[in-house]
Amino acid sequence: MTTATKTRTINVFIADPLSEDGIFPLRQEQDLDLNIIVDTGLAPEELIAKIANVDVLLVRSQTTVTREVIEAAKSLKLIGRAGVGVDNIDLAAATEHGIIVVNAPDGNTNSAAEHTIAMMTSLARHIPQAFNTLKNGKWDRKSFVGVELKNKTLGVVGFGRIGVEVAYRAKGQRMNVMAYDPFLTDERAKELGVTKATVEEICVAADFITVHTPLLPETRNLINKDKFAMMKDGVRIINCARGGIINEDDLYDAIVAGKVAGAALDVFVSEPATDHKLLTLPQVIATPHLGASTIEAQESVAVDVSNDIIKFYKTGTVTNPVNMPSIPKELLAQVEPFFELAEKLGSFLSQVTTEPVKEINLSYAGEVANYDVRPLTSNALKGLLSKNHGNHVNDVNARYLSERIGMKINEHKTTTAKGFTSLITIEIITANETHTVAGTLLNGLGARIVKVEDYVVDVIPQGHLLYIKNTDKPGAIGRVATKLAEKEINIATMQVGRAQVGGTAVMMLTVDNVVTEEDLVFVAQLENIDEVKAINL
Ligand SMILES: NC(=O)c1ccc[n+]([C@@H]2O[C@H](COP(=O)([O-])OP(=O)(O)OC[C@H]3O[C@@H](n4cnc5c(N)ncnc54)[C@H](O)[C@@H]3O)[C@@H](O)[C@H]2O)c1
Ligand SMILES: O=C(O)CC[C@@H](O)C(=O)O
Repeated sequence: MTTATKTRTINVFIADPLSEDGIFPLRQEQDLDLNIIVDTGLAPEELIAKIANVDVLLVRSQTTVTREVIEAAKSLKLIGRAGVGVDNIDLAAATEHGIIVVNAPDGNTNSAAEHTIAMMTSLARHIPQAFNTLKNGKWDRKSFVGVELKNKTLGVVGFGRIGVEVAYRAKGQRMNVMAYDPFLTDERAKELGVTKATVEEICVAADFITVHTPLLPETRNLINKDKFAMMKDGVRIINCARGGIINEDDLYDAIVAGKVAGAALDVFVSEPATDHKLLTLPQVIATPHLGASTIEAQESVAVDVSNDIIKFYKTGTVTNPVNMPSIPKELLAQVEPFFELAEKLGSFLSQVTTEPVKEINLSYAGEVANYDVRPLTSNALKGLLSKNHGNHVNDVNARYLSERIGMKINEHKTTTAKGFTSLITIEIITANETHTVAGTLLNGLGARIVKVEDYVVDVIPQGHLLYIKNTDKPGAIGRVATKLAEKEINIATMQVGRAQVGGTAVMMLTVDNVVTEEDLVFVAQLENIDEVKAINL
């Protein structure tokens, strides 16, 4: 990732209405030169026409960030989603283009949970319908007999941030709560006082069912006609998560058939949904995607994404990444010192082979093995791919690009680091070759390459290196030094290593100048020199 200072203008394009208080961190930022453009309600083609020089795109849920938008955005580095759901962003396209996507996962949890409870209560007591009747001058007390929530069973499908908050509040209404989430453990269910259940068990037992999953291929149509068939007659359905988790046609049929007594919907498959057949049913109450529409939530999500934009440009890291491994700050701090080493080892290997890498084995040994090493692997892959992809490869897309070219990536952890506190060893396998390099961080002394192939070395991974394989015979080192001197290439450091006397040996030289292809040929022609490679780190 990049870090920036005031020397460059960063164009931040706000495409959906955001809380002005929420973007205050951006407005008052002094160290970065932010050019904030607010231009909302654009049609896709209008956004495409304006996005070429945009560095940061900020959206809520109205703007759909399609592949076409991403491809037109030649300078785009970051997409900020002021909210949770990122189903309006083509994540695959963003990742492919190395664009980091961040969201604000916590800022609207309360508001969405409160809205869900408001919708459930309104549904149980027909509040919107009764209000409409009264507004139209009719005092009708017979048509709107409701049901109590107390002692009813609420089924919560998707027990993440909002699902849990809904459960807390429903328990306050003295409801029994059943919950399903693939990550819900028995202990957590017990701790929260809910009954862990499957979706089917919820369908069979619940009086009210509310969904709180993201919209994913696995959750699309999660509640469909088969599930409605299992439900109790008179069940009530709430969706304040995403349109499409509940199949809209099947819900319509289940209401018309009298199976479902009513539905409260904040979200629809296609929004805005002003002309939807579900809205023609008196049993359906709805709001226009208002779950997160509170002053508090809007300020909070906008502050969160604004802070992440600033953090990205100042430190190169973000707090809420969507298309990168999300690692808590404290844990990230443990692996950050190894980032550069991992990248340099990858870069080193990319320069010792000319063949495409089929497989990479990354071994993390010692202390580093206790950490989440995924970002280290990304950095190593970035280093490996940068020879061919230049600065198009970054932490976001390094793994994606590697997998796209069919590279097999294997990570291995072990506690024994052979005398080092931490050791990262990377092996690449091509059609005809295998190469290995290992590196460590020396306390107070920085990064070192400590092993190349089978040879022990001690080299600072920086600058111009010459990696020479020779036959271990007297004179080889002197001849190399003399030839380099002839070419006016100054040797800064030199390391030699060998596996056995008289066998193959290696020389690792750091030199002050770039070594040209022509110079390499001269060195390679020297007696007992088998192979010479210039490596720039
Ligand atoms: N209406 C609104 O304005 C509004 C506001 C905020 C969030 N949302 C939406 O609410 C939903 C929940 O948000 P959140 O912040 O709680 O997200 P979250 O990530 O904290 O929780 C989602 C949960 O769904 C679970 N899940 C994933 N696949 C599942 C499956 N197949 N079956 C059951 N559970 C599954 C996950 O394990 C996770 O625990 C999202 O769709 C989000 O976009 C809507
Ligand atoms: O932007 C909004 O108001 C909706 C946000 C909400 O759907 C979310 O997923 O966070």
